[in-house]
Amino acid sequence: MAGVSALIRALRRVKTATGRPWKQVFRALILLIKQVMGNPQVAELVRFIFLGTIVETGRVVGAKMVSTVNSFFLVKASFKQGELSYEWVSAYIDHHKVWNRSRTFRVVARNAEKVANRDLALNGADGYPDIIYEPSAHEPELFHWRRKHWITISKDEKEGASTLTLQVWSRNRSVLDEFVQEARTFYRGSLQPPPRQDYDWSQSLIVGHFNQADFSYDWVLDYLQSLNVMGDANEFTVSTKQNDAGWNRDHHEDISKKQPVRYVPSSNTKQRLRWREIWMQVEFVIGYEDGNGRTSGGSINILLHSCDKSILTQFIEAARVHYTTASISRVTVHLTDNYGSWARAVTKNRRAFSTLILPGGVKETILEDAREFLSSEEWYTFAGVPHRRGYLLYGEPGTGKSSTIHALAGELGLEIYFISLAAPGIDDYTLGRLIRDTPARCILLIEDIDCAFPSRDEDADDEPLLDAKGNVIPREPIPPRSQVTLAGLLNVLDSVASEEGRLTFATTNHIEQLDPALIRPGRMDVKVQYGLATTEQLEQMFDRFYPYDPELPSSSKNTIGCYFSKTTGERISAERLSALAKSFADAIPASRYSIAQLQGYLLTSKNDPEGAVEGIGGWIEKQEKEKREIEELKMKRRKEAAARRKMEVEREKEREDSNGGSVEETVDDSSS
Ligand SMILES: Nc1ncnc2c1ncn2[C@@H]1O[C@H](COP(=O)(O)OP(=O)(O)OP(=O)(O)O)[C@@H](O)[C@H]1O
Repeated sequence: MAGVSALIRALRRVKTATGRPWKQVFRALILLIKQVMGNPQVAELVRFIFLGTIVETGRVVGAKMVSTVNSFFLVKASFKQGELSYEWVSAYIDHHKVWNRSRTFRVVARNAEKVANRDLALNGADGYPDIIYEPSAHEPELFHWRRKHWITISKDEKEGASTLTLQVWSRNRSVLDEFVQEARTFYRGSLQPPPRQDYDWSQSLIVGHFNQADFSYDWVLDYLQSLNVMGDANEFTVSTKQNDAGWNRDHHEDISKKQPVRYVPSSNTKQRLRWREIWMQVEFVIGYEDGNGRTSGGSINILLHSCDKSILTQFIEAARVHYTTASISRVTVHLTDNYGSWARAVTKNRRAFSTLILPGGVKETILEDAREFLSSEEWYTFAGVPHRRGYLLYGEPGTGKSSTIHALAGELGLEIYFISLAAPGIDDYTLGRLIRDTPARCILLIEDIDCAFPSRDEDADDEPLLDAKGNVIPREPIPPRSQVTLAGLLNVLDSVASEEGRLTFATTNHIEQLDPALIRPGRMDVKVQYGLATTEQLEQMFDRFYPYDPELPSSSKNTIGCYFSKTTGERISAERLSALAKSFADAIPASRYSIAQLQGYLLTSKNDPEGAVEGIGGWIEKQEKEKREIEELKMKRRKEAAARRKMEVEREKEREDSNGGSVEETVDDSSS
């Protein structure tokens, strides 16, 4: 109202200014408008603006009505890529071929076998990547779900991530609930692998990390190998090192005839496999290689498409059981790396205890003792005695010390944890850590234990060396080859970690160099001497190399158990083989050669027992000649060393003689 009265006041002022009443001005204005509207072009323009206004208003009102109807009759949901729910719906609508009627595609090259919606693939079947039509952002598709509900599905792509939008034509949200529920169930039961993912996007799946330094890594690796997890892989590092953490791809291949090749999964390779109805993603992280060609620091990461923690427990248990069962025919040896940690384990075929050739009753005694020890934990606890047992196997090289421990491990079903005291990186600290990291009930094998102690120069002259005054000059001992000290070693053997049913085996070729504290009972309870082959052992060895198999037909040539005489061409009988064994043993001087040496000789006549006996004389001669030559060489070195020392002593004497006066002077000075 204030505005109208202001306008009247303004027109009155106009009247005053023009000298005419304001009504006349108004009439003049209408006249002017009529004249303008009389122009046809102007009239057309006004009509156009009027119509446009009506149409626009109609459109806005219509859109408003549609949106009102939409919100009234439609239920809308969106699914963002990166969410598990997106994968459910995406896999479900792919399965229902919703996009097949689409007109907008992105064409890519992929392996058709790995594509979810295979109808969108043009498979060349020639081993080359196939042509794949990938649905891209496009017009909404109408999906007649269960032939009952209409759902409009559209896909939008922004910054590389897609969003699926579903509009369910229903007043009720329950249709959407059912749809998503069904998509989830479909995805869960689908045999199509879920996409690889870098992390658990939902923060609710179960993830397990297995580090190479832990024993569970070996269980899991072994189990995954049996599940053929690499079946889906297409990225490998190929290795001919058989102890690498991969596997021979073709298990049926006769690898004995070829150089076997191992397929090691490339670092960060992610594989999917279905385990007990659950999809899991396996990621291999390859460690770094140390100076000895062993890898460490690797891991296996497993992401289970489940929120149930017990699935991970079940998986680990299945892996452990598989590993233990498979180990029955194998012996696992754990080795250390250069940093004093347990690196990867190697497995060897089990060595039958019967193949050990030792003087009567020795191996049986060791086995019996170890079995008794393992089964009497309660007694040890009751008596308050630490449950540990130490064995020292000592003697000449190649006499079967290591072989005994390997055969025993197989027989008792224990794993070997091998430590060489001379290995780089092994000192008191790392030794202690290694022992702490070994499981209960295992064999701890410390090889060449003598290298932790000073030794004497074997080439040195045996004659005592005298100084200028005729006193014996004590020989400088050679410093130990190991960084481990006696105190460190004793600590480890006495440690609490060694009281968990552990069998400690130590081997040495030089028992005389060991400190008595180390080999006293309680640390080394059983000491077994390994000597050079006796006549009894030689005969046993021959029998083991040339067994007689009465079951074999005489036609089977060059087979274990059936041999032919090179002179008569006849099959060699069991009696003749026994006689040959006796001749073989008699021909060799007792306690002169190691089993390893004779094994080397017998390997040269594998299927020829007569040849082995015939050739043994020549072999012994050769060995003796070599021994003599080595002895002569040693003698020569000793003499040279002795001459050098003599010269040094004489020079010293001369120096002292020439300085004689001044020495006395110095002595006098000091006394005054
Ligand atoms: N008593 C034995 N019984 C069966 N095989 C043996 C025996 N002694 C040696 N051998 C054979 O000789 C080879 C070397 O044996 P092994 O390594 O056990 O000897 P070692 O005493 O541990 O030697 P070193 O002291 O040098 O370590 C192996 O191939 C093994 O089969």
